[in-house]
Amino acid sequence: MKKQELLESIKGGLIVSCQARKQDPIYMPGIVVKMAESAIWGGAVGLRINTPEDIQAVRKITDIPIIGLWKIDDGKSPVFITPNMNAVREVIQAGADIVAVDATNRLNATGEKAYTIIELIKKEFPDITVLADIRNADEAKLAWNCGADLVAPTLYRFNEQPKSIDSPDFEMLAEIIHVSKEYGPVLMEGKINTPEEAIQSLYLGAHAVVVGSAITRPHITTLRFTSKINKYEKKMPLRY
Ligand SMILES: CC(=O)N[C@H](C=O)[C@@H](O)[C@H](O)[C@H](O)COP(=O)(O)O
Repeated sequence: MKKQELLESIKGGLIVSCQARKQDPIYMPGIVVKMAESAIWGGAVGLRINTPEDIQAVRKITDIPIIGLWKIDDGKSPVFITPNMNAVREVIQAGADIVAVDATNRLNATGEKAYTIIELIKKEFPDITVLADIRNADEAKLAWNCGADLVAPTLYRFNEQPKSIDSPDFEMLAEIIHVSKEYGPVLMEGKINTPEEAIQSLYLGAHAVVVGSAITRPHITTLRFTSKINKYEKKMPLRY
């Protein structure tokens, strides 16, 4: 799909992030494909999938746009979403339409600013659509200047003082949309927990909304309830 057509096809819609780690209570082989089928059944316009293996499996069952990424924790750097070109190549090879990368201004494992990967991707894959996962409006500007096609505040809770780590920050979304006006579309992503919050994001000018945990991580959704109603001692994890 051409970039413009791709962006048009997700406009105003819901993208569901379907991810499961082996240590998650919901994990079983094939679960991510089932999550993707459920999302498509429910009307999602796109999917966000982690790991080349799962991207390949989901690609087999659908043509709707896949945002692909590969979370790699090397223990050396906080940059973990598709942090190097090898990971980018694998994600594209597996069939992703959009590649999501950490485009924060944090240092990656080789000591470069994470956002510099956007230029490397554009050089090697000029036609691939790049989604910059960022934390704030300053990082959105850096990502646009490197050639990003889309930005999303996916990593906002990794800011030094996030407003909350389990609910969305609409003020920040508005700021990001403001600085992005002359550049390109902004996806809302990160702790959108209700349909009303998704609608609010679109009213503020988000191009589309990505929802993960509220739909595909029942243990996290349970925790969101129990942490409010009976002060269950398990803490909301920052990293997921
Ligand atoms: C920070 C990070 O690693 N985010 C990940 C990115 O792929 C996913 O674990 C999230 O589920 C996704 O961003 C959607 O967000 P939420 O699950 O809050 O709706």
